[in-house]
Amino acid sequence: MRDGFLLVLSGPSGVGKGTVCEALLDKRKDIKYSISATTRKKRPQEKNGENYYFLSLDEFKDKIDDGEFIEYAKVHGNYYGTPKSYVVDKIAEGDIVILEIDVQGALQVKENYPGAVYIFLLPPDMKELRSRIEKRATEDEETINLRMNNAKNELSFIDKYDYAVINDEIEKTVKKIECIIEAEKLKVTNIQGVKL
Ligand SMILES: Nc1nc2c(ncn2[C@@H]2O[C@H](COP(=O)(O)OP(=O)(O)O)[C@@H](O)[C@H]2O)c(=O)[nH]1
Ligand SMILES: Nc1ncnc2c1ncn2[C@@H]1O[C@H](COP(=O)(O)OP(=O)(O)O)[C@@H](O)[C@H]1O
Repeated sequence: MRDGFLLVLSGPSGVGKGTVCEALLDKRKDIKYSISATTRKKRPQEKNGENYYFLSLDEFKDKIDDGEFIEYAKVHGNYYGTPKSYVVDKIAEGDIVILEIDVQGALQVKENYPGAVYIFLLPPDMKELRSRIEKRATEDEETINLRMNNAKNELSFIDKYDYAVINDEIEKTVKKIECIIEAEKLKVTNIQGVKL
């Protein structure tokens, strides 16, 4: 069967990436979440080392120089990056590792990690997207507007992804992503050591 692989999940701010990841992780032991590093300010309910590794700009730049990220990008004015060691270890152990990253990061992964699976999460419509960001109540009006503007640009990269999933109801979304995982495991190009 297929070894571990990377599952890249992107989508505009507020579409539900974090919520979907949490539900997937609760349901399946073979999925691991890659905790990113960021220079963004911690939200009150967030925990360092759980949601993100919150770093200063200098700390982040040192890690770039030391080659510690498999990809990094500036998103909505802050730096975000995926630490390399965790991802490499977990894939070697046969796990599926979710990277919840933006489109710029996804394109970098594509260059260096063939075999990753790319899923773009979509909102039912843009009005619902805004209402989800507002309901989460973690951003001020200016940040929400910046994220809504960036959403349009991010959506224009959808053709770089393998799958597009509309996040209407959370349970349905999780089921669809599990179906994608099962299909990916069965791809002929990924089957190893089949004995008949
Ligand atoms: N390239 C890259 N993007 C990331 C990484 N971690 C998070 N992001 C993206 O950064 C954006 C902002 O994330 P965040 O500040 O948590 O806001 P949210 O999307 O509203 O939850 C989202 O598009 C994330 O997918 C990372 O390690 N690398
Ligand atoms: N399918 C859904 N239907 C309704 N609300 C949702 C759904 N998925 C997520 N949400 C809500 O939308 C808000 C943004 O979700 P979140 O997971 O933080 O998005 P992201 O990580 O993409 O920025 C949260 O308040 C969350 O509870």
